[in-house]
Amino acid sequence: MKIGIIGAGSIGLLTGAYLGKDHQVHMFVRNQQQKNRLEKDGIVCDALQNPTRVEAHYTEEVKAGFDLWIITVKQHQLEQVMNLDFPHNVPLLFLQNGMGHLDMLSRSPYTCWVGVVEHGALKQGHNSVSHTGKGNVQIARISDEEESALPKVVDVLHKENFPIFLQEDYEKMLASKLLVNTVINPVTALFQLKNGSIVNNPHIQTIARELCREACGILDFSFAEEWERVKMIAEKTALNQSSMLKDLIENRVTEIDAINGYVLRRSSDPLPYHQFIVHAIHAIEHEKGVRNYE
Ligand SMILES: NC(=O)C1=CN([C@@H]2O[C@H](COP(=O)(O)OP(=O)(O)OC[C@H]3O[C@@H](n4cnc5c(N)ncnc54)[C@H](OP(=O)(O)O)[C@@H]3O)[C@@H](O)[C@H]2O)C=CC1
Ligand SMILES: CC(C)(CO)C(=O)C(=O)O
Repeated sequence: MKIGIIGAGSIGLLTGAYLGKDHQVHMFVRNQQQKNRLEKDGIVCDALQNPTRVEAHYTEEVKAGFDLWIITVKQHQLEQVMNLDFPHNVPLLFLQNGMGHLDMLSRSPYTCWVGVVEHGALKQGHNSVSHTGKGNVQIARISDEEESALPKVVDVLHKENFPIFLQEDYEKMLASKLLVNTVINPVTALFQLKNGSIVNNPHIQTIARELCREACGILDFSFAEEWERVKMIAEKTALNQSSMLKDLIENRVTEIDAINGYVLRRSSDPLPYHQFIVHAIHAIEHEKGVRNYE
């Protein structure tokens, strides 16, 4: 397949590195140095033996001739990407955490698919990425499509070392990942601690449990089951820095509005733990001077 990837950050580089072994991958970026580096040296991923050859372009050069577009920018960067002139007959696959993008995608004229990424990835340089946690990618369509190409695309893209699965229920798929992110991400970002703090520090655990309880009420999940799942993931990823903590450490705006903010927007009742944590993360972003969305 000929695949265009918009956004060569951690997930864009990881996806490009794996898919580029079997497909023709073109990375679309907004930085000249990154474009040159990708063209010259390909993508270097620490879990793969050789660099993956890719082509690189500026984002504005989006054009016809591709079979699939994969969008790997952060939630708050999506609006700009949606203004690009994608051909209308080619599916766009969105790989973002959170559910804040669903409204925008349902209004768009394109065939949109959404995915959740259960890998850990960390961009190390313009063309290099560390595969910090091996998992999978799950993809679902968000609207009825006559003769959807999705099952075939999943089949063609799936690889043993980069598994890709089809899901039928996009809301459940995204909500299930969102729930974990509403708990682990803001708490670890606020206290500047690794994911294990959710299970190791009883005071942090109390805050995390209440966030989980509030989110389960809104997302219609069983609190007892989901709290066990959140703790299990925190234990499994105990030594990881959550993506929200990484954003703050690297002085970037976080995805708090698309994660906990989304839960708040869906609720007609006050959610005190969510309200507090959203203000707390905004306050840190404000102090860092990064709360000016692109
Ligand atoms: N990293 C991880 O382990 C995981 C991430 N996710 C989710 O995946 C999504 C992407 O995350 P991640 O890869 O970590 O984020 P990054 O910030 O590493 O990457 C986003 C990239 O998008 C680029 N970008 C933004 N706007 C544009 C534009 N208009 N044109 C071209 N490029 C653009 C940025 O470019 P520039 O460098 O120029 O700013 C940046 O390189 C997020 O929703 C995240 O929550 C999900 C699971 C795991
Ligand atoms: C599951 C978790 C919390 C792993 O760090 C994650 O998805 C993230 O950091 O965004």
